[in-house]
Amino acid sequence: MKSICLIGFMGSGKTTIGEAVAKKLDLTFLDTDSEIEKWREFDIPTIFETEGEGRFREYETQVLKKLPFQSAVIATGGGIIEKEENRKWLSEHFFVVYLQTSFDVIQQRLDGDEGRPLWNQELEKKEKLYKERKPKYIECADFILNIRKQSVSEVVDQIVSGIKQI
Ligand SMILES: Nc1ncnc2c1ncn2[C@@H]1O[C@H](COP(=O)(O)OP(=O)(O)OP(=O)(O)O)[C@@H](O)[C@H]1O
Ligand SMILES: O=C(O)C1=C[C@@H](O)[C@@H](O)[C@H](O)C1
Repeated sequence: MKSICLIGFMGSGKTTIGEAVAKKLDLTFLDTDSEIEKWREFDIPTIFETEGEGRFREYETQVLKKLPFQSAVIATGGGIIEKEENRKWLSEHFFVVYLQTSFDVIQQRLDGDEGRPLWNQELEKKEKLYKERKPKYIECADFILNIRKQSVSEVVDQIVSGIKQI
């Protein structure tokens, strides 16, 4: 089967949900952020600080292009949809699931989190980023899951039944 790529804003649950879906379907789990960290041997905040966001985005595209097209569940970085090239690649090669979560829920989840460089900025900038990105996630999604109060296991079940219908 086609690999499943989870897309969505920071904190929408891509890593948490992706690991659980992979376990349930007995597929390999991959995370583009972790792949970049393994390859570059630095964590993401350090890459942003020392090399800048532009270089990070280049690494992200290179990692994206090496992901397996079959039999994996992949959590992507929140900004993977920023480049048109990446959106095209995602829609052409994967079953893309958008975890659509409200800004308020994300704020509650990431309150006090310092591991995400683009979350460590003024509220207005984060809200703007959230609004700007939404149509880009929608553009490349095969399946949109509107997450409100569902638990992790409920979201996992929704994805698994969505996949069985394709
Ligand atoms: N459905 C859910 N209900 C409650 N909490 C959740 C749910 N999904 C994820 N979380 C929690 O939200 C936080 C962020 O989740 P996670 O790190 O998986 O998001 P992410 O989309 O991978 O973020 P990023 O793109 O920034 O790496 C975690 O603390 C996780 O436990
Ligand atoms: O939303 C973003 O642009 C990012 C999200 C994280 O997953 C990381 O990929 C990085 O912190 C950038």
